[in-house]
This record gives sequence, structure tokens and C-alpha cells, in this order.
Amino acid sequence: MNSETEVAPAVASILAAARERSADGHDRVSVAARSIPDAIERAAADGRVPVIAEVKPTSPTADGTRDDDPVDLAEAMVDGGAAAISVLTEPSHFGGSPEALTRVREAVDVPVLRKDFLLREDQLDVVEADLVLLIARFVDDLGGLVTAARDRGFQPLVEVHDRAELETAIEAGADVIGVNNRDLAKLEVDLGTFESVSAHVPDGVTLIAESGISTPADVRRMREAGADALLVGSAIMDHDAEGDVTENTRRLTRVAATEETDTETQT
Ligand SMILES: O=P(O)(O)OC[C@@H](O)[C@@H](O)c1c[nH]c2ccccc12
Repeated sequence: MNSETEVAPAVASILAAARERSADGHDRVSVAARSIPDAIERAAADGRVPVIAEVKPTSPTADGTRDDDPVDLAEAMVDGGAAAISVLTEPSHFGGSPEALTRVREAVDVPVLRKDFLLREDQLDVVEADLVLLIARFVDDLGGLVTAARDRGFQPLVEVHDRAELETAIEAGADVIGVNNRDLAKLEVDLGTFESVSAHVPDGVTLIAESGISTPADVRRMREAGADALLVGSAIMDHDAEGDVTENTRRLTRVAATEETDTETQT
């Protein structure tokens, strides 16, 4: 794959760093994963929009860095109704760490996604998580990595950005698929991306809308287009204003299906 020539410079630099990281010295991981479909169902049964809230200290597109304790952030997100938590473990561009994920997973009882740029099987053995992100565009042998992740007990979440990648994900056997609204070539967000891909996703796949979701209207738009769950980082982390993470999460998990019943005064 010729990723460097097709992605933003920041992403090329992320990939170069990712290639260098290995799991030398780590034993093979074996996890008993908390089920993401079950967590989504529990949230929905409880009247909450299923949101996977992301502990993302910073990013190439963020306006600042939050250095709050990741456990405090994750607990605040669960208090705000998050169905699951995503933790960046990428250290050089997102301020993440595998240790942060381990501590978060010990502290909360919802599923925890490992968010990183995993390229090879050995990189799966760095840390236990309930889900691992595999980005279709960057992984050469997606089917092999999906199988390797499942063999260790992980639920693979395969990220796609267009219909061709969706086909690759389905052929690789993915049953949890995320559509990233952020174009990794330009780092620009367009919620229309999810809408154009979602119609082609087969039944039985757990479908997640990723990136750029910040308002109740965005939540409604993604749900209407078929998202089972939403992955939200920046709007909850609120990097520049450092706002209240519980409140930021609640604003999105409490969105009602239609405008009429969505009153801001709902408690
Ligand atoms: O902060 P946002 O726009 O709410 O996006 C969250 C998440 O989708 C985004 O962090 C993301 C999606 N895919 C990724 C791959 C790597 C790193 C980060 C990501």
C-alpha cells in the first residue's frame, strides 16, 4: 500500500512512528472481551444514544492538550452515559499510552477500545483491550489481522472511509465496522461520508459512525443514517475550553430521536 503519498503529512508521520513500534518483550495477549453489541443494546434499552467516548489527550487536529488523568476522564464519560470508552494508545501524536488503557479498563466496567495505528500482528500483544481498531486503509493483510485479533479474544473494529474499503472489511470478516468521517488524506471531516457508505453495510454488522460528531443535530443525523453507535472524541474532550466531560457526554447520549421530543431542559 502506498499510504505515504495519499495521506496528510501528519498521518504519514504517525504511520512511520507506528511501523517502528513493536511488542518485543510482551507475551501473547489473551482477553475475555466485554461485548460491544451487548453494551450498545444496554445503552439503547436504557434510552441513551450509544456513544463510545474517546480519551484523546490531543491530536494533530486538536486545539490543545488535556492532561487530566485518563481514569478521571473515563469515569466522567461513563457518568455521562457513555456505552463504551475508547483510549488512544498512540504516544507520539495523540498523547496516549498503553498504561492509560490498562488503568481505564480496570476502573470502568464498559468495553474499552484500543485506538492506535496497528499494522502488524505483534503489535496486538502490547495491551489487553475489549476492542482493537484496525484501519482498513493501512493494514496490508486485513483478514489476517482480524483473525489474529479474534484469536487473542479481541473484538476487531475495522475502520473504513469509502465503499471500496467497506468491501475489503467485509471480505476480511469484519462484523464491527466504523466509518470514519475524517478523510485521512486531508484531515477534513464530512458527515456525508457515513451517509454514503452506511447504506451498503450488510445486516448483522455493528455499525459505528466515527469523527466530527459534535452537536445533537449531528447525533440525530448519524442515527437516522443507520449508526448503531457513535464514536466521539473532540466534542467530549473539548481541548480548548476544557469543559465538563460528563456534561459534554450527556449532551450527546441524551439526544432524543426527533426534534420535538428533544428539549434542552430534559433531565
Ligand atoms: O475527535 P472526533 O472528531 O470526535 O473523532 C473521534 C475518533 O473518531 C477519531 O479520533 C479517530 C477515528 N479514527 C481514528 C484513527 C486513529 C486516530 C484517531 C481516530
